[in-house]
Amino acid sequence: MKLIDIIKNSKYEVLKGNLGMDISGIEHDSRKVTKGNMFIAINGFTVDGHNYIGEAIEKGANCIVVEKDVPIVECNITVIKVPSTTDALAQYAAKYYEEPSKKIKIIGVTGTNGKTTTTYLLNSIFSVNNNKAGIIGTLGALIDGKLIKIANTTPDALTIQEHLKAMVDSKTEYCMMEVSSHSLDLNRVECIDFQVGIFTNLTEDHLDYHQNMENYYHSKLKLFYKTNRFNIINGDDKYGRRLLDDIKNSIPIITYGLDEKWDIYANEIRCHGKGVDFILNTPKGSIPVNMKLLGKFNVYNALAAASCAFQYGLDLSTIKKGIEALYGIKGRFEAVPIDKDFNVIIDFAHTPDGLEKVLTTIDQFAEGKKVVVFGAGGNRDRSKRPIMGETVAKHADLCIVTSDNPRFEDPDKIIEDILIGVKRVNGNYVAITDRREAIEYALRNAQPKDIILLAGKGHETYTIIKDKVIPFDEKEIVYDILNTLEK
Ligand SMILES: CC(=O)N[C@H]1[C@@H](OP(=O)(O)OP(=O)(O)OC[C@H]2O[C@@H](n3ccc(=O)[nH]c3=O)[C@H](O)[C@@H]2O)O[C@H](CO)[C@@H](O)[C@@H]1O[C@H](C)C(=O)N[C@@H](C)C(=O)N[C@H](CCC(=O)O)C(=O)O
Ligand SMILES: Nc1ncnc2c1ncn2[C@@H]1O[C@H](COP(=O)(O)OP(=O)(O)OP(=O)(O)O)[C@@H](O)[C@H]1O
Ligand SMILES: N[C@H](CCC[C@H](N)C(=O)O)C(=O)O
Ligand SMILES: [Mg+2]
Repeated sequence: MKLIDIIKNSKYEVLKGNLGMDISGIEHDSRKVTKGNMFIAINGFTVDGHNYIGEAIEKGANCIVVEKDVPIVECNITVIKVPSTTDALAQYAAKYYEEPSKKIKIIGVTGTNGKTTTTYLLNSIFSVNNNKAGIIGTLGALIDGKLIKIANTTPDALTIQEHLKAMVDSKTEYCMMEVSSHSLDLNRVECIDFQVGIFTNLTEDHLDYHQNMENYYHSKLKLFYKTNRFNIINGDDKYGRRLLDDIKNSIPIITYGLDEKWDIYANEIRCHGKGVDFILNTPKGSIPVNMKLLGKFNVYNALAAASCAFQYGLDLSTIKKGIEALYGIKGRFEAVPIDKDFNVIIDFAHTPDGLEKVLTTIDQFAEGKKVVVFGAGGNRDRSKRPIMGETVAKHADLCIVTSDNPRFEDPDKIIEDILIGVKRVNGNYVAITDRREAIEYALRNAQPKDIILLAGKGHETYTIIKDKVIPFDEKEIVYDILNTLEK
């Protein structure tokens, strides 16, 4: 594509070179630059991309986009200065990939918990309706049925546009995108035409980044001004109700919850060991649903997905079939198949509310002891740690407090933070820093009918220690330990 076609209609100043050249691709990471690329220098949290311009040029970049004055002497290089390279990345990527978000129905899902689950429920509903759908989120980018790894729940603007383009090329009709508060705050989702915004809930998390719930809430609010068709809000959530007051635009808002005052609601809820039965009520009638996902909290996720599908005009029986067709999501309340008289469940709960919801669900059918192996991520919200400890200690017979992606923090210090909460309610605990040893302790001491919950890592098959990503597949580890114990 011609450089001028990428940058026209944006604010820029040409510091050097001409605009007639062809651009073979856009990059913000010098390590990935290839011949003829435009390199956009981003000043990040760790390093400044402006320091990697030399490397980008060596690798063949012919156009450099900056927001600072950086001397560039090399010949045949065009240098463009813009007010914000982060914004330019979003704008130029959208242009380069031919504005894919205008050619696909994009549904943004935001909230502290339930985003991934809601996107997969919607995927199942669209699939029953024979609509091709894709996903961008925590589990990766699901494009044309293939799951591609991505670094973040909501990746950088360039990656999003690239994936949207691939979805358009594969004739995908809908894209469900998890929209994290970080992405809204860091302008990763600029230049994307969202048709729909879904709000699941807002509870304590990410306060390392946002500092307080107010800032966190205001980041989430931004999504509902980016949408052009309708917004869907959980009316039972305190912050959801606040959104109902705060969102001031002309598109319809559909509310959902467990109260009949909401547009879409569930009642006659019956939770059991194989799922949840409920009646789905809409302005166009009601239908019984036998959901296979466990826990009352998943009724909320189902309602979020159902509200969206309903507003798109899908009929109730399709919505019902779609919800019922989803048997599980990797690392979300996933029972590990083992031939034992106790149960092991892997779940991604890594917030106080997520833990509360999962443990309340376990309380409903647990016959033996509840043992929870959990930690908290390093270089992440510290204030949630004692609350997580207290929440688990209130439900569990034994808390096995351990590590969960310590990153650059001392894992024992993180454990101490969690134990403040555990001790506050006189919880029964052991602290075992090494997560594999912690799991082994749980398995070795398991009694008939016990439920062992491995919380926090869910689908993750790695552990992050400093900047190293080390293989750590909890399911494999469970099998491995059980094999060793049997010998
Ligand atoms: C705090 C944060 O969000 N950081 C994100 C940010 O990293 P950063 O600012 O540190 O980037 P940097 O390393 O300083 O690099 C700056 C620039 O120099 C470039 N560079 C860097 C090195 C080099 O050799 N050459 C080069 O050109 C980089 O490509 C980049 O453009 O930009 C990176 C690239 O886009 C992201 O991967 C990274 O996410 C990190 C991994 C992260 O952990 N983010 C978390 C906090 C996050 O975003 N989480 C949310 C919420 C999750 C949820 O609750 O679901 C998410 O959406 O994932
Ligand atoms: N509606 C909900 N309310 C509270 N907790 C939930 C809800 N849905 C799921 N959870 C809990 O949160 C965990 C993560 O669920 P899910 O992956 O759907 O959320 P997410 O919002 O995508 O999380 P992340 O921010 O990490 O991407 C689940 O494993 C479960 O423990
Ligand atoms: N997307 C979340 C996942 C956290 C999962 C947990 N395993 C951790 O590392 O804290 C985050 O980046 O905060
Ligand atoms: Mg997610």
